[in-house]
Amino acid sequence: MTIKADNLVWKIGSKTVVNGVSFTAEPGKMLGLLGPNGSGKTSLLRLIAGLKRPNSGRITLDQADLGSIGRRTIAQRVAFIEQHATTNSNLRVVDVVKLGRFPHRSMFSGWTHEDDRAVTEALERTGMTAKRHDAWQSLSGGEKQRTHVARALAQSPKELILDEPTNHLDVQHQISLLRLVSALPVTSIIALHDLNHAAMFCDNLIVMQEGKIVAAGSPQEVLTRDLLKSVFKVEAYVETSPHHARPHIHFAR
Ligand SMILES: Nc1ncnc2c1ncn2[C@@H]1O[C@H](COP(=O)(O)OP(=O)(O)OP(=O)(O)O)[C@@H](O)[C@H]1O
Repeated sequence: MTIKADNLVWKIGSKTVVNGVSFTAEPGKMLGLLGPNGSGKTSLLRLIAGLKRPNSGRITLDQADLGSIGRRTIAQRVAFIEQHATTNSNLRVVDVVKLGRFPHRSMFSGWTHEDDRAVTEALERTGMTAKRHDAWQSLSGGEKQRTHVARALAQSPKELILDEPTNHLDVQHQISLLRLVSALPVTSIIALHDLNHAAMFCDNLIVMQEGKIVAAGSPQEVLTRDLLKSVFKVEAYVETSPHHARPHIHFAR
């Protein structure tokens, strides 16, 4: 079951930012969250990660109400990579990644082999091993982003929530990140702007517009010419790619 949202509403002042959102993120699958700027994607992800409380509605993790689960338990299983994540600038890359182990450690336990293994593997999977001793402030935007992903992987989460994680990444690293996340045995929810990348890598998609979910289903079901016009305001042609058999969008010039 993992993550389920039921009729979520979140308001700021008189503005309803998330308006009656329901969905289920299937275990082990990658759920893409699409929508134009300002449609409520980040706000929804922050609710799911437990950083904000909804005004009404319910989020459940394996059928337990998120509001009733302790913060430490949430931190042990849900990793969130925020859009504009910042980190204390005095740290080295490996120290940032080690922070991912924090929720798993108690006051009395020292650093374990398991912690070491998780950090080493996370650095390896994100291609950051060679830079593990570099200072955080010496990294490029894309390397910082990959370090944040490594920190989230080191956390060994059951659920991974990512807000536009391919921002700042060159095309090689965009593809390798999406390939990595789609192959992980975790439930992931990922906000993306690149619709072709979403079509290629996500198992299911939900599309938001003005705080509401306006489409949900497989990439084939969701990414139609009509939806691209009505929600994203673009003229486009959708074909099934002969290379990966997923939808491929050609935007009209
Ligand atoms: N803390 C806040 N105070 C005021 N308005 C907010 C706040 N957070 C979100 N909003 C408003 O809620 C709406 C949705 O914002 P949100 O960041 O969730 O959209 P988004 O779909 O993630 O956008 P983008 O694609 O540009 O990242 C926007 O109109 C935004 O201005």
